[in-house]
Amino acid sequence: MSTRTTNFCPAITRVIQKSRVNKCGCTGGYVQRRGLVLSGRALKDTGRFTEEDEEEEDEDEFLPDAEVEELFQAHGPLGVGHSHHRVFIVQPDVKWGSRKQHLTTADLMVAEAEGLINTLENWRVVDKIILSTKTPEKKRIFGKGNFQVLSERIRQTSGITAVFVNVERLSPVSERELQEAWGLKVFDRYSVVLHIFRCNAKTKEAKLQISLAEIPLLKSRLKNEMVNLDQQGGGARYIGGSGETLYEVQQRLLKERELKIRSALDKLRRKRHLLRSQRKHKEFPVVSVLGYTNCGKTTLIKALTGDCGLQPRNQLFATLDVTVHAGTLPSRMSVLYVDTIGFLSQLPHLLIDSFSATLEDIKHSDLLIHVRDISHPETVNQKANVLNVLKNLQIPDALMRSMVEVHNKIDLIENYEAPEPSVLPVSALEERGLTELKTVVEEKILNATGKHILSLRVDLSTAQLSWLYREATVQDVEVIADEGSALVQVIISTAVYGRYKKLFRQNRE
Ligand SMILES: Nc1nc2c(ncn2[C@@H]2O[C@H](COP(=O)(O)OP(=O)(O)OP(=O)(O)O)[C@@H](O)[C@H]2O)c(=O)[nH]1
Ligand SMILES: [Mg+2]
Repeated sequence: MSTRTTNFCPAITRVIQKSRVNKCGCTGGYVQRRGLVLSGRALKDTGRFTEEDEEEEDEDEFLPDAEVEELFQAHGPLGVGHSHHRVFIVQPDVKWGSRKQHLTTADLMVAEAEGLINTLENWRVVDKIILSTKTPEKKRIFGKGNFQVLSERIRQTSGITAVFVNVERLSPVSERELQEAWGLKVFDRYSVVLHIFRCNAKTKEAKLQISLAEIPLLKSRLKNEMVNLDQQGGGARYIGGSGETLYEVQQRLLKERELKIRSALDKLRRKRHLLRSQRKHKEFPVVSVLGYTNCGKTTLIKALTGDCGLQPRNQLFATLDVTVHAGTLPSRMSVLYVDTIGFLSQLPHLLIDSFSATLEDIKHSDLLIHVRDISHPETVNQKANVLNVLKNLQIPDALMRSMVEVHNKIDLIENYEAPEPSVLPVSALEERGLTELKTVVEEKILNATGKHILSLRVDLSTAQLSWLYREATVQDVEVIADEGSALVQVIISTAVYGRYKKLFRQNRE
């Protein structure tokens, strides 16, 4: 029996080819089973401390790079040949009904769509159009008249290679119909954002999360291609005595691939969990810095920590990997800032789901900093979006209540004044407002962790000082020469201080 060659999208073709080479290859032992051994690496003197750094230490225990690379490279949803595009943007404008966007306008959405396209190297926007529709859920999105107007405009614009329809997700049928109607590649928000993620992913976890987010896209595209093939009279053939049709083989392989990625991600998450408890054990308070994409999170962390390794970029989704950076607060307390992936309105749910582990870390922080680009025309909408995502993440109430709101990029607004005292105006780029921010962060951290900064007079002839070094965080020791004592500044929890008083029966602050 023949296995006929059909024009599947390249990613799916590679799945099929792989099945022919090694039908059972997907359950192979790429995950080593020696368990996780984490070294007790202390906070580095350089102040830099990233999870990727730690990964290097137990590389072999874990996932070989080549395996992750293979999972990542093989199945891009856009297939090959997307290194350059000249894009026409189509913005459906729903003026009423439940699908109307209340917090934004079509103009602002087009601006964001342009931002997304311009983020991609060698992709350029050629032209754009806003067209009203009452039926965005229809296959062709627009009514007959507007669809004709649109098709005509696309036909007359020279040099277009792709059309970006700025909706969350096009159904595979819509995508195919539009492609056929215009003779051009058609993208939706899901595929463009995924492509940006692909280009920016660096760590294993980000790559695996992206590969996972691509699976539903591959599945539905495959289904659509099969329906198409059936209509031509050939989809349900069995492959060489296997008892499986081509479609079943492909679905099985995708399922196996999904399991393989999930299992790899589980391993990485277990490791993340261990890192988290390690950090807690070392008593470094954790501050997660979050906000809409491009609001300046990385720049702010760089300014707060002086970490030269950080590279802010004027690009959407520049940061896809969680990195942790050490900084110091006014009382010299060490703190870890977590740089997170940026938020985007209407980010497809599947994409959020696959990145949820990255955002999971937020829940376990001692403090959240919400950075806003206050110069952005959509800043109010962006805030609403971030708060909405946080709500879905079920962040503990106390953590939400203590969240610090930072208004960044004030250098772009003349004489900016914060609307309320709780808001901190800063310019991460010009390093303005950082001292005030650090002071607030310290206050809130002490509050959240139930710790106090105390100045204790200790008798140097006893074990007091070494006890404090062991049980609390000693920040400063000033020896009083003639008295055989010292003034010691410590960060100490109420419970530990209680034990200290009981042990040494002294309480001179
Ligand atoms: N004028 C001005 N530009 C800033 C400021 N802070 C950040 N930027 C610029 O904003 C752009 C984005 O900065 P990033 O720090 O990469 O933003 P991010 O929030 O980490 O972005 P993603 O990781 O992509 O979500 C860069 O071009 C920065 O130079 C600021 O205070 N003032
Ligand atoms: Mg960033």
